[in-house]
Amino acid sequence: MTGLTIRGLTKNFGAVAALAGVDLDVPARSLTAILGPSGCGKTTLLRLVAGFTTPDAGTIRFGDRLVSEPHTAVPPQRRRIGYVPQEGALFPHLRVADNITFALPRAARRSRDRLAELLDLVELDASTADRYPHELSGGQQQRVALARALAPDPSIVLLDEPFSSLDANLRLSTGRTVAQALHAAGATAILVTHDQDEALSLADQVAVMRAGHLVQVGPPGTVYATPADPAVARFVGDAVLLPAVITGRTARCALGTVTVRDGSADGRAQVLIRPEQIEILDGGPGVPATVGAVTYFGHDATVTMTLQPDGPDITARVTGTRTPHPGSSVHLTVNGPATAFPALASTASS
Ligand SMILES: Nc1ncnc2c1ncn2[C@@H]1O[C@H](COP(=O)(O)OP(=O)(O)OP(=O)(O)O)[C@@H](O)[C@H]1O
Repeated sequence: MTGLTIRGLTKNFGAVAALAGVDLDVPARSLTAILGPSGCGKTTLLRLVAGFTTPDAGTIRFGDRLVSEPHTAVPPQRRRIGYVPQEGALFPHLRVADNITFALPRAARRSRDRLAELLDLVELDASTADRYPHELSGGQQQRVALARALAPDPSIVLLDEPFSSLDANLRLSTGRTVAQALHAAGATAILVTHDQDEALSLADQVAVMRAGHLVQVGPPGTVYATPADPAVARFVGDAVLLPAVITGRTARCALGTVTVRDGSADGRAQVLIRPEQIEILDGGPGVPATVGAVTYFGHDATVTMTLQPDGPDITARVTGTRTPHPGSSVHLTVNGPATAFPALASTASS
């Protein structure tokens, strides 16, 4: 498999700038998630890589091979793309085996070895080969769709919100199986999603898209811990954002004196603290607060508290076995460093 290099990719639909100069490198044999809200340009990017449409400006290379620029475009069928759409991609009148081997040359279609290898790769039992799509669960159907996409050994695999029709549990387990199968096959893949949990848990690299721009590209842990700006911070997870004053490696804010990451500039700022960084203590050091709402999710819980004496409200995340009682008095401390952003205009001048 080859890597993918995108430079200055631009696509307008009338007055709408669907893509406004996108640069992206997808290393060979890795999975990149394009994460962004509805209408930000994710599908347009995928369609350009597939060759279903041509760019107004910019280039797309598969390895060293230029496949797309405004006046030259390799047609989709000659790009060796594997494509996994949202749902309903399987031929309902063909058995699983025939769906998977559909795009293979006739001789290869008869080989049960390749079929067995592909079923094994997507963790489907060999007995599913003779079933029809309607005899499979939604998650199994999506794994068949991936096996079909991988069958001809494509250069790049494109996955367009492939888990969005599955319920939460199935989404997670199918996502994991699909990511493992892509790694095992050594595939270079792009996964389009608006689901941050999916992007963070499955991808090697997350590319956050907003209004036709990629605003941050990096490993999941980096994007979560050090988002490019407050909007990315909120998009990839729950965020506590507080006005602060930074001096050296510490910031003073409503949650007391907290450590900030290296390189944060002195002066007024906004700090990002993730809810799981906030520790709730019965007493002792820390900022006093009164517990308000507790929302229990089983594995964990969120606790909204009002800092004393006069706010603001802060939401922390704790394990489901350690939830405080609403109305109780607690003290809060912050574990690990906060990430600093420039101060909001109103706090900068105050
Ligand atoms: N063929 C088209 N004609 C006109 N406008 C289009 C066309 N395709 C996309 N757009 C517009 O371009 C922008 C980006 O659309 P795109 O489908 O790429 O977004 P998206 O991030 O994939 O959204 P979603 O998650 O809802 O699928 C949107 O404003 C959309 O309305």
